[in-house]
Amino acid sequence: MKAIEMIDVTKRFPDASAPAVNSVSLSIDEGEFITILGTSGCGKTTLLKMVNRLYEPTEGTIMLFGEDISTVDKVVVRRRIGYVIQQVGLFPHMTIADNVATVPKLLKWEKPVIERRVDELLEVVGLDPREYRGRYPSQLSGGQQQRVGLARALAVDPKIMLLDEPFGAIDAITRTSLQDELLRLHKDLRKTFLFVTHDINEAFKLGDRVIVMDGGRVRQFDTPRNIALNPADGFTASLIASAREQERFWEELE
Ligand SMILES: Nc1ncnc2c1ncn2[C@@H]1O[C@H](COP(=O)(O)OP(=O)(O)OP(=O)(O)O)[C@@H](O)[C@H]1O
Repeated sequence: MKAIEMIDVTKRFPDASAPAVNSVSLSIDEGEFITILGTSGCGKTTLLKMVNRLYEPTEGTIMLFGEDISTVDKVVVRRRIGYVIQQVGLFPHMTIADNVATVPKLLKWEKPVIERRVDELLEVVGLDPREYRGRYPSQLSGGQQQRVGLARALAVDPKIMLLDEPFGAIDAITRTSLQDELLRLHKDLRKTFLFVTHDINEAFKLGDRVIVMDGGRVRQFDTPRNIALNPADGFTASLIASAREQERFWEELE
């Protein structure tokens, strides 16, 4: 089953000289972990935001599980999709439990069901519910807040998760452990993940397949191995070369 299909999708913002996303066609199978890699301004976030209808394509069609999303109510589309962003966006005056329960409450789930779900989700993201339920976001580290953001996005068990640079503002060590946990989570939950990053190491570590974007276009969409062995063009080759450059830097220090 195709989880996500894009057919000739273009997004033009008013007054912009070039489209932010330019004639993108791609298809993603259910359960894949897809990363979107590219430099600043290449259209990664715009592409992601069209999947949950935060932005509307200027041209083209997006299908989720075979359904054209332009025919589905925006709120319904959004509730079916988990969304995690770098700024987390937790409500500061609400406890962690209430933050995680935001959508289940909107959907008027029974209170005991919500309580159980909150505990289960906090466990899933590695936070002890007894310790963290009653805290406020300001009493958590950045990495812990990001875990809560993840738990909140998972609350109604969405089939698709969109993650926009979720670990962008997190230190290297915490980031590595969050990446490992996200891989474990993906393996356990078998949801379709679409994860935006500008970090090639992160993109290649996490992605079953990687979408390489430049100037609003998809330059290559393949497994990390195939991209590394056969970069499709000069841009992709230069991304790999820059990562290799880092490698050499470390080798020289040893
Ligand atoms: N709401 C908007 N109105 C007008 N132009 C926009 C808007 N959002 C994005 N753009 C433009 O579209 C292009 C793509 O932006 P986008 O945010 O998708 O890039 P990105 O690859 O996610 O970049 P970054 O990694 O820096 O977040 C940029 O040139 C940006 O200036």
